[in-house]
Amino acid sequence: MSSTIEFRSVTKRYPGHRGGRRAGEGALAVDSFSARVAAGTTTVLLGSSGCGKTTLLRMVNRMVEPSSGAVLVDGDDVAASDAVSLRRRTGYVMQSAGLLPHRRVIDNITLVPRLNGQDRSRARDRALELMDVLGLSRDLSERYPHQLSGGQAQRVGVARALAADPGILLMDEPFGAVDPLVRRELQQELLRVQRGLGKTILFITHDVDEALALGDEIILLRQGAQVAQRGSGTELLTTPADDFVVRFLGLDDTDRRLRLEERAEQRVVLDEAGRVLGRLEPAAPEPSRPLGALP
Ligand SMILES: Nc1ncnc2c1ncn2[C@@H]1O[C@H](COP(=O)(O)OP(=O)(O)OP(=O)(O)O)[C@@H](O)[C@H]1O
Repeated sequence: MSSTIEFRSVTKRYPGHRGGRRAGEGALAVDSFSARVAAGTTTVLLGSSGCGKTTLLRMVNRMVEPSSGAVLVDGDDVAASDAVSLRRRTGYVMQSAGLLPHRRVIDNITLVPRLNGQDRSRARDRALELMDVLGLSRDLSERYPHQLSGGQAQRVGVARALAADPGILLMDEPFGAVDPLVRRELQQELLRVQRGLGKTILFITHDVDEALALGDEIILLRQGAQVAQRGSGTELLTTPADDFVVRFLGLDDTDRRLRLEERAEQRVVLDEAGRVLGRLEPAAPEPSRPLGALP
């Protein structure tokens, strides 16, 4: 199950907010942003700090209400839906993992399914299976969040977000706080999981390499959530819209100098030293794991 998301000319003006591109007018965190996110795809909102990424993401589950415009999920205006049930149907992963500190890992993962009325043993079976899928040893299920590494905590955060089988997964810089090696591992894990599940993922990052690695589509934003360019990683790299895009992607950086190469039917992005930074076309899907089909 996956959902479409549509932003229809959404604008957000926070009370007292002074940043943004129209400082003289009281400033908008998000200024008339429109986009349609196709079901089952990963769309990355890429942009520097304060450009409005989190504000956009939180409009989807009504943690932020737009000042004007609308967000539609599967064609329905989220403003008309009950916020609590909407949030239970929408997975959300934050940079800090956001686990409940006094609950064991297993209880963190089963939290939303239990709130939705699922019985304990079914919720537990599904949680353990999700732990397998995310490369978490089942031994960790009885631990408390403070007994996990940063990477493990993020994996638990993703498992928890997936536990209620949501149509949408909102991910706000989920891998920003872990070291680069673990970050790559988590990205690979997410790609693998996504090939099996086909969720609609809205993923925030300010990291170009992460966006190229994960995004079927990338929306590069300027301040006020103004779209600088939108397209696949290949499109952004090969036909950057303007100097801002060139600079943001580091295409003018002689130390970085990204290039594309065909390898094993995938287009991969390499840096100057030949390190693979990410893929640009999805690999052939693996046989789907029947996660959504647990009895
Ligand atoms: N609750 C709030 N009250 C007032 N201003 C806010 C509030 N939340 C965000 N802003 C402002 O709105 C703008 C957009 O913030 P937002 O958090 O959406 O950006 P972001 O792109 O996610 O940034 P970051 O990458 O740093 O998290 C910023 O200028 C921020 O200061």
